[in-house]
Amino acid sequence: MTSTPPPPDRPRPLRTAAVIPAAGRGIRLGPGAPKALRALGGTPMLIHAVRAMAASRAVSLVVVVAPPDGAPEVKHLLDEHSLPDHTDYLVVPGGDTRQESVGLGLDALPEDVSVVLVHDAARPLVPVETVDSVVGAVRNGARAVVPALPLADTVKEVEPAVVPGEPEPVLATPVRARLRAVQTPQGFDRDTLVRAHAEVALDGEGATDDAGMVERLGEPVVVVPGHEEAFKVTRPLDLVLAEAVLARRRAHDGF
Ligand SMILES: Nc1ccn([C@@H]2O[C@H](COP(=O)(O)OP(=O)(O)OP(=O)(O)O)[C@@H](O)[C@H]2O)c(=O)n1
Ligand SMILES: C[C@](O)(CO)[C@H](O)COP(=O)(O)O
Repeated sequence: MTSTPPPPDRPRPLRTAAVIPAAGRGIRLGPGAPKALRALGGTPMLIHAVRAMAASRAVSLVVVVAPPDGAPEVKHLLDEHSLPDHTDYLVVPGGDTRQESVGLGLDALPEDVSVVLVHDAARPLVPVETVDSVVGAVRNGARAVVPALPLADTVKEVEPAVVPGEPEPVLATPVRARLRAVQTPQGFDRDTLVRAHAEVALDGEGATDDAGMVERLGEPVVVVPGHEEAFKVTRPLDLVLAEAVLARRRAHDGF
């Protein structure tokens, strides 16, 4: 018996993958292992971030971008921790900058992926509702989606001091109500993100976020509400806060 061929105009399936850049050193966190491998509640931060992506039913593949010499260790970590089995996992070695690491993760995506999330390993506690709302906005047609929060502080633009610690002249005070602090996962139509990584040249330390690269193409980027618990673990105090948030969750969920 012959099988019926698929209709020729069938739309490309909307398979969603998450790329997790985890190749950074974590210099601002202080001495120790690469930040993504440091423990939060006894479990590596990276494992929390992988679980946060895989918690979304929409995400069927997670690509972890490991420290350049740490891919075997990261593969081992993924094998020894329980992870949802509706999701596939891949590990690739990263680069010298976040931009390079994300680019290496994108290179590893299989052809059938059309929606890509990029999520910092350093944001281990992002709730699944935030992940789902970013995916939903991309699936509804946005090419680039960023979760973000209004700022609590007033922000000044300054002329950076040449000598650290010297007073810095203030140039401007942007209207706070128009500012947002952006988080991850940032979500993209795959072709748009791949084009941004191909066309935006690596300059110095590289772009600090992927949506900024899409903006430089002249493509629209939209913001959806972020979440307080999606904060980035950057400095030692952030780790104290992350431990407290995790402890509160565990007490609430009873595990
Ligand atoms: N070469 C790099 C640099 C950063 N990252 C990742 O990008 C995310 C956001 O970066 P950041 O928080 O700045 O991490 P680090 O670069 O590790 O921090 P630091 O600047 O303090 O060293 C992290 O998950 C980090 O692992 C990466 O994959 N490859
Ligand atoms: C992508 C990001 O998390 C958005 O806030 C942030 O720009 C990463 O910056 P970092 O200095 O490389 O952590």
